[in-house]
Formats: sequence, structure tokens, C-alpha cells
Amino acid sequence: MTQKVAVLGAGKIGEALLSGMIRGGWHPSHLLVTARREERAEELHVRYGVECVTNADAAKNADTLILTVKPQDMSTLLDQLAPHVPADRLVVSGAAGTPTTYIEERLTSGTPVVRVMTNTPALVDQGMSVISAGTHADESHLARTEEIFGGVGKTLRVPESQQDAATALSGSGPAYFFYLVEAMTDAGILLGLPRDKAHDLIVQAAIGASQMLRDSGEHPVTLRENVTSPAGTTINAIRELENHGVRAAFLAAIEAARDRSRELGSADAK
Ligand SMILES: NC(=O)C1=CN([C@@H]2O[C@H](COP(=O)(O)OP(=O)(O)OC[C@H]3O[C@@H](n4cnc5c(N)ncnc54)[C@H](O)[C@@H]3O)[C@@H](O)[C@H]2O)C=CC1
Ligand SMILES: O=C(O)[C@@H]1CCC=N1
Repeated sequence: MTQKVAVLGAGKIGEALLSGMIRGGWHPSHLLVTARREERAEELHVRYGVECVTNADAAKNADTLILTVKPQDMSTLLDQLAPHVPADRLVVSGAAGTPTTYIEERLTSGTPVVRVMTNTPALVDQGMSVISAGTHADESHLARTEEIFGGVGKTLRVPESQQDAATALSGSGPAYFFYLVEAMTDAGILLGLPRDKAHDLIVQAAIGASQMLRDSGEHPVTLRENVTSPAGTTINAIRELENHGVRAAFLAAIEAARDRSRELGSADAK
């Protein structure tokens, strides 16, 4: 029998996953979604042909429940779910910061919980989903989670103690690249290029560099050195990046994201 999967709180990440599962061949009749607003439920139904149900009905009828609400909304969602989740359900949480123990304590004792940190490139099947088992999740639960998230990109298992770091690097990671493209496009404007041309140049540089990082087998330092000619242009730019502490800024920024993920993990800080 095919498993039924419910996406609870289908916002940006929930919809990215849902759309990827349908692209990957899941039939809408094997999927359920929940949403807080009626118009959102209708939108998802029209767009994907999936049935939109209450959180309680999702808990009763789906084998796997994927929770994609904000960490701040997790407590309310778990209150709504708790009376309806039999202990044989797999509960997968996609929320930043929230530890599996937080969820386990609020559901029927023994419920398997898996924590996943994915990212928005899941929308183009290039996501990265970092997966950790909670107390009662075994190999079969991890494999089921990998099957679902593997449809929208790569997956990686880590101990849960590394999830806050993974969230800072990989969950938030795409935002840093978008920010960089934005800043580099501004530099193009400063140098007198039209915005659309500057944008195209930077995006193609980003795509080319990403492909080399993935496929060349070379270390990023080597790839950068290959661009940096003696007494050439690139080294002048690198000197300015170092003078402005860009490397230190990345270390501090990603550490701050990790700290916020930890903070979101404590109920009081939400
Ligand atoms: N946006 C991103 O790049 C990433 C987000 N995440 C995590 O994914 C989760 C969702 O983030 P987004 O999709 O960006 O947020 P979002 O705000 O777009 O989606 C959350 C959805 O949950 C709904 N919701 C809240 N409480 C509900 C309830 N009790 N019942 C039904 N629906 C409910 C909201 O109405 C909203 O549509 C967060 O926990 C975040 O930490 C993880 C990786 C990347
Ligand atoms: O900013 C956030 O909290 C979420 C988690 C990782 C990416 N976006």
C-alpha cells in the first residue's frame, strides 16, 4: 500500500516540498495539506489537486506528517495534533531550531520524530536537506524521510547536535548567495552598467562558478587562484575584500545564524 504524506502548514517550504513531490511522481491522492487560511487551502488545491484537511484529519489519515510551520507556531500546531497522532505515525519537523525532544514530549510516547533542515533550492530540485533522527526514529524512518526529501535535491544525515550549524550554513545559505548577487549587481551599476546586464553577468558567473565547485574536483582556493593573475585585476578586488573584513563578516554572520537557531530551540525565546 502506498504511503500517504501530509504537509502541515504549507507555506513557502511546505509548497516547495509539495510541488517537488508531485514533479517527482507522487500522485496528489497520496498527499494531504493543511493551511491556516481558507484561501491558501483553496490555492493549493487548485494548483496541485491535493486535498486540504484539518490538522486533526491529517494526523488520522496520513502515515507521515511533515510539519512546515514556523518554530513560533510549532507549540500551537502540536497542541492541535497531539490527541490525534497514533504512535505509529512518522513525524518530520522542518522547523529551524526546534529539537526533536520538544516535539516528542508533546506527542504520544514513542512517536518517531525526524528533524530536517531543507532549503529553498528545493523549488528547482537542488535543495539540500539535512536529516537527524529523534529518540524513537530508526533506519526505516530515516530512509522514508530521505525518499521524500531526496526528490527535491540532496540529503545528508548528521547528528542532531549539528543541526543548528547546518541551519546557519545550508538552510539560510541561499540567502547569502542572493545577497552577494545583489551587492555585486550594485557594483555593476556603480561602474555604469545597466542593471539588467549587470544582473545577467553576475548570475552567469554564479552558475559557472557553482558548476565548477560541484564538478571540477578542485578546492575553492585553487579555483580562485586560477582567476587571480599576478598584478592583474582580481587581486586588487581580493585585497579590498580582505581590507573590509568580508571573511570575518561571514564567520560572524553564520555564527549569529547558528546562535539564533539555538535560541529558537528554547521555547521561552520563541
Ligand atoms: N524559508 C526558508 O528558506 C526555510 C524555512 N525553513 C523552516 O520551514 C518552516 C516554514 O518556513 P516558511 O515556509 O518560510 O514559512 P511560511 O510562513 O511561508 O509557512 C508556514 C505556514 O504555516 C502555516 N501555519 C502556521 N500555523 C499553522 C497551523 N496551526 N495549522 C496549519 N497551518 C499553519 C502558516 O499560515 C504559513 O502558511 C520554518 O519552521 C522555517 O524554520 C527551513 C529551511 C529553509
Ligand atoms: O530564516 C529562517 O529562520 C529560516 C530557517 C532557515 C532559512 N530560513
